[in-house]
Amino acid sequence: MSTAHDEPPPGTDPETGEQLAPQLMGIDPDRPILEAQDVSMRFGGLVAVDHVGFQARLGEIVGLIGPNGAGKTTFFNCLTGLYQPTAGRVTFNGTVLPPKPRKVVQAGMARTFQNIRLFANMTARENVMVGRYCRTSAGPFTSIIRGFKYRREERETEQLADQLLDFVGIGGSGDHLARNLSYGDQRRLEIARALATEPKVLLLDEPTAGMNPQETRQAEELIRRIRDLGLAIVVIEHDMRFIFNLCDRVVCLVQGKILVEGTPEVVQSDPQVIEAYIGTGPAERDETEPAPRRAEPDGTVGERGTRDA
Ligand SMILES: Nc1ncnc2c1ncn2[C@@H]1O[C@H](COP(=O)(O)OP(=O)(O)OP(=O)(O)O)[C@@H](O)[C@H]1O
Repeated sequence: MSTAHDEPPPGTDPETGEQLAPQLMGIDPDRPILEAQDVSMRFGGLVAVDHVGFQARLGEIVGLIGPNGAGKTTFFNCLTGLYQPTAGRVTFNGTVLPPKPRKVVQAGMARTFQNIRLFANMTARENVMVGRYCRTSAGPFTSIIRGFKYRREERETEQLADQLLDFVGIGGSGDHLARNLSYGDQRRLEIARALATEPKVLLLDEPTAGMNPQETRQAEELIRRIRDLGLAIVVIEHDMRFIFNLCDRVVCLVQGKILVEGTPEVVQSDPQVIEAYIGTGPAERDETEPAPRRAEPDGTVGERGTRDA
């Protein structure tokens, strides 16, 4: 008979007794951390996402591919609560989250966007610190009077920001304005800011768009290191070589529906996938050329605020 004495202390693995990584505490390892059940999204008469089921588990990288207009970004927006699906439901650790970006981030989901959304006139360190504020607790009054708690949290936030900049490989750029960083480094900075929110799931929308082949390989290596921390990663990308090298599982969407899903080997050799891409370009892109850069409508790298912080 088990007694209270036999119970493993909270935060430890019941099998081994080892301390669990913080991001795994409170997570049921037997269920997908992120799940979409029969999700559809309509814009008037257009069905952008059509009865899609999807799962992501901690410690795996799932790729989402499909030709232009397949519904990838719309589906991403449904997963992250930016859109409320017109049918079906999305659960995070078994719970439907409220459609409020801050609540979604606090629950443990962070994302980056197709078009880089940094605070261009803030330093790299400050951009990461902004991401962290959803986890700090000093209230408005403490912040105004800059009390002890505020100053201590601010110091810790700064230290964490520097560690994250190191982790993503731009440790020497903390004092540089975001707009002065190279395009590849801005993408790394976006990832550092997303990590500052302590996510369990990280969603990356075209993380290598605009990168040269060397930057793309570095991004691949960085995403693997993040997966190895125990996070679930969902990534949209047009660069097929990148996706098939990186992902544990790949889901191919066409016209809002799942065409094929499986291991990279299964998906890349599927005749339907090959056909879906014929003539659309991305699968045939010259790897020696950087992918086309997407700009903000105003032509900048984004003065706008972030929805993931
Ligand atoms: N806010 C919106 N209002 C109306 N239609 C939309 C909206 N957002 C997307 N769509 C339409 O939904 C379909 C899917 O678009 P979506 O951007 O999700 O595709 P995608 O696979 O991400 O494409 P890309 O690879 O080009 O980014 C397209 O036909 C698009 O025009």
